[in-house]
Amino acid sequence: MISAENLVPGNECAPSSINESSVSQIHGEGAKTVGAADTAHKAVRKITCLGSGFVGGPTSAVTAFMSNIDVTVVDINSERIKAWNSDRLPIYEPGLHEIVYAARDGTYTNSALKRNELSNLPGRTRKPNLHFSTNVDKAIQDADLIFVCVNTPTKANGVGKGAAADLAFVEAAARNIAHVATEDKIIVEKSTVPCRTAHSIREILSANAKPGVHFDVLSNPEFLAEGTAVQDLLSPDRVIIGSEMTPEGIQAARSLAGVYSQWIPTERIITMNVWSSELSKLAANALLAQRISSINALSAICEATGAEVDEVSHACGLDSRIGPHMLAAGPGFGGSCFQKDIFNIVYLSESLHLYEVADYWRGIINMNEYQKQRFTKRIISCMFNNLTGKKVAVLGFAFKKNTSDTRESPAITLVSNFAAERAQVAIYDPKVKEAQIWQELQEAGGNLLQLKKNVLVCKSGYDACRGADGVVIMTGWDEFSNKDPINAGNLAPPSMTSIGRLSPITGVLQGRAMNASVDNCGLQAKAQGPKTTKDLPSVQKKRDATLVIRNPTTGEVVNFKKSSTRDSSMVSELEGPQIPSHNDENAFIEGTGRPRLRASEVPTYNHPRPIMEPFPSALTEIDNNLPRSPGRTKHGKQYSTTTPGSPSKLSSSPRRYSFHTFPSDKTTKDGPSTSNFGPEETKTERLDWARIAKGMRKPMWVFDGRNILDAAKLEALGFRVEAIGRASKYSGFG
Ligand SMILES: NC(=O)c1ccc[n+]([C@@H]2O[C@H](COP(=O)([O-])OP(=O)(O)OC[C@H]3O[C@@H](n4cnc5c(N)ncnc54)[C@H](O)[C@@H]3O)[C@@H](O)[C@H]2O)c1
Ligand SMILES: O=c1ccn([C@@H]2O[C@H](COP(=O)(O)OP(=O)(O)O[C@H]3O[C@H](CO)[C@@H](O)[C@H](O)[C@H]3O)[C@@H](O)[C@H]2O)c(=O)[nH]1
Repeated sequence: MISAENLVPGNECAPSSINESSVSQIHGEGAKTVGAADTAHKAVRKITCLGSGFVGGPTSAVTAFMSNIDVTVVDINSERIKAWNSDRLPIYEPGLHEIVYAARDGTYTNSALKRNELSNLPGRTRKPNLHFSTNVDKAIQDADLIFVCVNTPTKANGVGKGAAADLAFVEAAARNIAHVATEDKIIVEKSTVPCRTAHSIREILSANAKPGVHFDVLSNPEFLAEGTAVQDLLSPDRVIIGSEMTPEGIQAARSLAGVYSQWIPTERIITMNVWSSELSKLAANALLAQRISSINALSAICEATGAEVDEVSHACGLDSRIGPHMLAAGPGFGGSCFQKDIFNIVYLSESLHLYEVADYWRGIINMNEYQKQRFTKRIISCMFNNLTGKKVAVLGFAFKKNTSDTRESPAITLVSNFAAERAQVAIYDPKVKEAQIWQELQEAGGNLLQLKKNVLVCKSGYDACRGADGVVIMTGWDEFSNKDPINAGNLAPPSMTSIGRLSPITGVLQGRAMNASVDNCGLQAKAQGPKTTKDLPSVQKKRDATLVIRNPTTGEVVNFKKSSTRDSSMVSELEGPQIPSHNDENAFIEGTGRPRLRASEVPTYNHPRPIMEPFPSALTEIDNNLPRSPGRTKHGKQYSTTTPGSPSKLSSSPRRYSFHTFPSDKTTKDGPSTSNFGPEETKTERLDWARIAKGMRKPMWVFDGRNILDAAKLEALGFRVEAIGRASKYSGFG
C-alpha cells in the first residue's frame, strides 16, 4: 500500500504512464506485477453518480465544486431529484447549499444576499458543472466514471435477515449500467458493502456487458459523517481506492486518484487491494462504535464508583495513542451506519465460521442496547420506581445533534420504554418533524392509537417541560445546554480545565482555561487561554495543517484549515477574522490548538480561474445558515414495500425511497417548503432552565444523557440532576 503520490504523477489529471515497478509499488510488495504495455490512464471528464442521498448528493456536489469535471447525479426517486434541482435541497448539511448553488447554477448565496441578486453581479458566477436528473440511462451512457452511491440496508427478510447487507440496489444498479453502456466505464463502489462485493459487481457487469465493452470496478468507500459531510469531503483524513492488480485496474485507480487529487493532497489518497478497501470501511465503523461502547461500559463503572466518565474520557484521550475522539459517553450510539455495519461484520464472521470473532463484534451492539436500557432503569429508579401517570419530557429525538436524522436513535428506545411504563411522554426536538417521530415509534413496535394516548410531540422545550416530573436529555443540542459556552463540546469535559475547574455555582472558569470556546447556538463565546499558536502543545500544532489545494487543470488554488476534529460541537464563531490565512494566529481556537472550523473549513478563492469566473468567499457564512434538517426513511425499511425491479423499471419506480421529511405535512405552520432545506437561517435560543423550573412538578428531575448540563447550576435552581457516567445522588429505590 502506498500513497497516491506515485499514482498521480505531478498531481495531473492528464493521461500518463506507469511501469511494472509502479504497479508493484501501488499494491505493495505482495502485489503481482503485470505487463505495462499500455498503461496510460484515462482522464475523467464526466462523472455520473447513481443515488442522490446523503452520500451521493454531497459527494457529487463537492466533486463538481472542486474540479472542472462534469458531474451528473441521478436517482430513481424523482422527488429527490426535483428537490436537488430546487432552491430547497432534500438534505441538510452545513455548507451544502452554498456548494450546490455554485456548482449547479454557477451562483453562490449567503444569508445576507439573495441568490438572484448575486447572480446578476459581474464576476460572481462560474460555469455550472453539477446536474441532477432522473434520466439514469443517459447519464450512464455519457459518463467516463460512475459512482455507485445507492443504499445498502440490513436485510429484512430471508437468509441473513437482520444482519446481512441487502445488495439488491447495488445489483440493480450494476445490471442497469451493463444494460445501457456501449463504451468502457470505470465503476466506483462508494456504497458500504460486504467484503468481496466488487467481485459480484464485476461478474454481473461482464455477464451482461454489450460486446466489446469493458468495465473496471473500484472500491472507494465513503467515510463522511452526517452533519460534517461537506467538511469531511473537502478535507478527508484519507481516500481509499481499492483496485484489481491488473494494468486496467491500476489505470482505473489512477483515473480516480486523478479526480480526488484536484483538491485532496495525494499523500492522503491511498490505494490497496479491493477486498482490503471494502473491509476497511466496515472496520472503521466497527472501531469507532467500539470506542463508544467502551466508554459507555466505563460509564457504568463510573456511576458505581464515583468516578466521572468525562474526566476519565478526557484523561484517556490525552494519550496520543488513544486520542480524544469518539469517547463521549451517552445513551448509546445511533445513526444508520454503526449498527448496520457491525452486523455486517458479525454476519461475515459467522459465514466464515469465526464465531468468537462474531461474538466479539456483537458485544459492541449488546453494550449499546445495555446502555439504553440501563439509562431507562436509572430514570425509573430515581422517580420512585413508578412512571405511571407522570410526565416525562424528552428533549431531543435525533440520533445526534446537528441532524434531524432519527434512524436508530436511542430516543426511540427510551420513549417506547417510558410509554410502556404508562408515563405521559412529551417530546421536543428542534429539527425533527412530528410525523417522523410517530413513524419511528411505530416501526419500533408501537401502536399509533395507543402511543398517542401516552406521547405528545411538542413545539418547544417549554411546552414539553411544562408540568413535567422529569426531563431527559437525549440529544446534545446546544440549545438544551446551560453550560457556559466555553465549556461546551464533547472533547472538553465540563468540569475540567488543564489547571482550573468550573465554579460549581457560577459555571465560570477558575484558573487557566484550556478549553475550546464553543457556541453553536448564537451565543458569543469568550475566548481564554493561549493566544498564539506557538503557545499550543506541539501535538496540537501538528494537527493543524493548512491545506493548499491546487487544481492542476485550472491552476486555481484554495486554502482551508484541516479540521483536527470531526466534532461539529467544536465549531466556533469566535470574534476575529472569518477566513484565517496560513499564518493567522487567530485561525485557532484559543487554548485548544484546533482551527476554527466553520468559517475556515471552506475553500476561499485565491487565483483567477481560467474557465470559471471567481466566486467570492461567501462560504464564510455557511454555518450561520442552519435550515431545518431532513430525516429519511430507515435503510432497513426503505425497500420493504417492493423489491427492486429490472433496470427498465427502475427509473419510474414509485417505491418508498423518500425521505421521512418529504412528508404530507404541508399544513404545518412552516408550510410546504419546510420539507426541504434552503439557506435560510434558523437560530435557536438556549432554554431558560429557571423558566422550566417554575413550571415543573416537585421533585424536579433532570436526566442528562449527553453530559451537556452544568449540574451545579441546575441544582441551584432546585433540580435533582442525574447524568450518564456520574454516580447517582438520588436513586436507591431500584
Ligand atoms: N449516510 C451516511 O452518513 C453514510 C456515510 C458513508 C457511507 N454511507 C453508505 O453509502 C450508501 C448510501 O447511503 P445514503 O445515506 O446516501 O443512502 P440514501 O438512502 O440516503 O440514498 C440512496 C439513494 O440511492 C437511490 N437509488 C437506489 N437505487 C438506485 C439506482 N439503481 N439508481 C439510482 N439511484 C438509486 C435511492 O433512491 C436513494 O435516493 C450506503 O451504502 C451507506 O451505508 C452512508
Ligand atoms: O463520542 C461519541 C461520538 C458519537 N457518539 C454517537 O455515535 C453515533 C454516530 O455518530 P457519528 O459517527 O458522529 O455519525 P454518523 O453520521 O453515524 O457517522 C458514522 O457513520 C458513517 C456512515 O458509515 C461513517 O461514514 C462515519 O465515518 C462514521 O462516523 C451518534 O449517535 C452519536 O451520538 C457518541 O455517543 N459518542
